[in-house]
Amino acid sequence: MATSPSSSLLQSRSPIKLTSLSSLRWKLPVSVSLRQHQLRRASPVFVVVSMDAKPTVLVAEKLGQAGLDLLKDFANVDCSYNLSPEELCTKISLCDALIVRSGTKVSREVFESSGGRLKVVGRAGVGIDNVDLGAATEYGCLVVNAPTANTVAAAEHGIALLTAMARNVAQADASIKAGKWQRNKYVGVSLVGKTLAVMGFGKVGTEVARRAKGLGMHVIAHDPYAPADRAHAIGVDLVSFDEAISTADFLSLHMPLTPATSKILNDENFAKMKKGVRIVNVARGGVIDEDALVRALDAGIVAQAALDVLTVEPPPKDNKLVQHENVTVTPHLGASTLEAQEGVAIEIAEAVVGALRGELAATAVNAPMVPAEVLTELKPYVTLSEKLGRLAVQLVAGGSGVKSVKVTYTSARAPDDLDTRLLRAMVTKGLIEPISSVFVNLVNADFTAKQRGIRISEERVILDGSPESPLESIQVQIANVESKFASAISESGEITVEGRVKDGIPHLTKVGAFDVDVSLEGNIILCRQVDQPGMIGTVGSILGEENVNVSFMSVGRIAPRKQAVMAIGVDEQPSKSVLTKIGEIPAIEEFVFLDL
Ligand SMILES: NC(=O)C1=CN([C@@H]2O[C@H](COP(=O)(O)OP(=O)(O)OC[C@H]3O[C@@H](n4cnc5c(N)ncnc54)[C@H](O)[C@@H]3O)[C@@H](O)[C@H]2O)C=CC1
Ligand SMILES: O=C(O)C(=O)COP(=O)(O)O
Repeated sequence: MATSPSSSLLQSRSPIKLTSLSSLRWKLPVSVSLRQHQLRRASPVFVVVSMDAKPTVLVAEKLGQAGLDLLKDFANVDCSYNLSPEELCTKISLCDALIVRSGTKVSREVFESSGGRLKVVGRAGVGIDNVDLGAATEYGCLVVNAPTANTVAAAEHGIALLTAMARNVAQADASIKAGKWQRNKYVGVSLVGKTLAVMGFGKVGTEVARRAKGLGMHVIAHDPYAPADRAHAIGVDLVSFDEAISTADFLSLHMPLTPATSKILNDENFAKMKKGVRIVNVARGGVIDEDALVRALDAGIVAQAALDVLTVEPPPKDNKLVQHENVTVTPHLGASTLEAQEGVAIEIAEAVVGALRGELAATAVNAPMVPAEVLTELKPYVTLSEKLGRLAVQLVAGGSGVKSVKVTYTSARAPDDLDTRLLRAMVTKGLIEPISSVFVNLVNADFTAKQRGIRISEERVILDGSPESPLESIQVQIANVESKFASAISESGEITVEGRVKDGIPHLTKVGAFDVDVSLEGNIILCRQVDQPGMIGTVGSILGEENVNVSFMSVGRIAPRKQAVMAIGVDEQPSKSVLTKIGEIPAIEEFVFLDL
C-alpha cells in the first residue's frame, strides 16, 4: 500500500505503513463518491490506520511494569538493559522507538545508526540532557519526556538529603556500623529559621519550597523565567542569582543542565557564598564545577554537600567529591520511588505509543506542542498546506532553485489565536519532499528548510468579522523562479497558488492570477487555453478514453473568450500518451500535470 505525504506528521521510512485519505481512495468501489466518503470519515489524518507489522520499541533501561504492559499492547517490546554504546547503535536500526532513563546516552551516532527508522525517543523522566536534541531534530525523530510523574519523588529526595545532611545521618550511620558511638562528632545544625535558596523554581523546586516552608525555613528562590506571582502564592520571594547565593544558609539546586547552567556553581560563585553554606543537588551534576566544590569544602566555605547527581555517573572510584567526609551521596535516586517509577512508565509509554500512532505528543521536547482541540480544528488546513506546497514546487521550472517562499494566511482570528507552526511545517514538507529524498515532518521541517537554503516567511492578513473557521485561505508563493506553467506566475512575479477549505475538503482556489475551484483530492492537470466552447468536453473525452476518472473541473478566465486556466482533478495518473494528446489540442497553450 502506498504511503501518503499527509498521513502523519511523524512519518518515517519505517516498516509502519501509514494510510491516508488519498491512499484509501484507490480501494473504494467506483460507485462511492469520494467526497461523501471523506466526509464520513471521523479519524484524524495523523493517525496510523494500517500497519503491516507492529512497531518495535527498545526499552534500554528499567521501566515500570504498567508502562511495559501498555507498550506491549501496541508494539513488540525489546527490554535490553546495560547495552554498550556500540550495542545500542547496532540494535537501533531495528527499532521505531527507544525508551531511556538518565543512564543511556542517546548520541548523534545513535540517530545516524538508525537508518531513519527511529521515530521517537522517550525519556522516562524529566532531564533530556542525555539526548542529543540537535541530532534528533535533524533526523526528524521526536523526543518526548515524562515531565510530571517524578516531581514529588525528586522533591522528597531533596528534602531527605537536606535533613539527612543537616543531622549527619549517613555519616553517623556508617560510623555506628563501624562499631563507633560518636555523639559529639555528629552534632548537626537546625533548619528552622534558616534561609533556603531554591535555584530553579520549576516543578521540583516549587515542591521543595513548599515542603521547606513546612519545616519552618525562610525560602527564597532564583529562577530567571519563573513568574513572581507563583512564588508569592506560596510565600517565596524571587531574587537575583547573586542575592540567592550570598544570603542562603542552604542552597537547593533544581534547574536543568543547559549551556547556561553548566558549572554555574564555580570558584567565583562559591567565593560569594556565606561561609558554612550547605548545598543539596538533586538536579544534574554538571551544574556544579565539582573540582571547585572540593576546594570550597576544603576551604570551609561550603560546610556540607548532599548530592544525588554527579557529572559522571557512576563516578570513578577515586572521585574526591564522593570520598569527601562532608559530602553525602546517593546514586541518582531522586526519581526512584515505586510510585514515581510506575507513574513515569505510564506517562512515557502513553507518549511513545501516541507518537508512533502519528499523534502530536503533549510532552514533545523538540516539536511544537499543539493541543488536541487545535489539531482537530486545523486538520483540513494541515492537508491544504502540504498540498499547496506540493503544487507550488511542481510548478517551478527545472534548475530554478527554490530559495524564497512566502506563506500568507488570511484569517479573522487574532494572531495569538492561530498557531501557524504546524501549517508552515506542512507547507515545507510539501515543498521539499517532491524534490528530494528527505522526509520532512513537524520535528525537522524548519531545520530541513534552513539546511536547503529555503527561506520561508509568513504573513497574516487579518479579516474583519467573527472567525467561524480558523482560516479563510492560505497562499503559497515562490519568488525568483521560472515556472513550467507560466500562468502560475502572478502579477507580482511569483509562482502563486492559493487554497481554501470547503466543507472540510481542501480546495485549490487560485493559480497565478486565475481563480479556479478544484478539490485537492487526486492529481491535477492545469491547462491554459483560449476560452471557447467544447474545451471541457474535448479534454474530458481524451481522459475518459483511457479510463482516467475526472473528479472535478473548473475554469478560471480573465474575460469571456480570452485566456482561461482549466483545472482538472483526476483520480488516476494519466499515461504519457494521454498527456501528449491533451497538449496537442490546438487551443491549449500550455499545460502541466501535478501529482498530489
Ligand atoms: N535526581 C533525579 O532523579 C531527578 C532530577 N530531576 C532534575 O531536576 C531538575 C528540575 O526538574 P523539574 O522541576 O521537573 O523541571 P522544570 O522544567 O519544571 O523546572 C526547571 C526550572 O529551572 C529554571 N531555570 C532554567 N534556567 C535556570 C537558571 N539559569 N537559573 C535558575 N533557574 C533556571 C526554569 O525556568 C524552570 O522553572 C531537572 O534538571 C531534572 O532533570 C528531575 C527529576 C528527578
Ligand atoms: O527525571 C529526571 O530528570 C531524572 O533525573 C530521573 O532520572 P532516572 O530516570 O531515575 O534515571
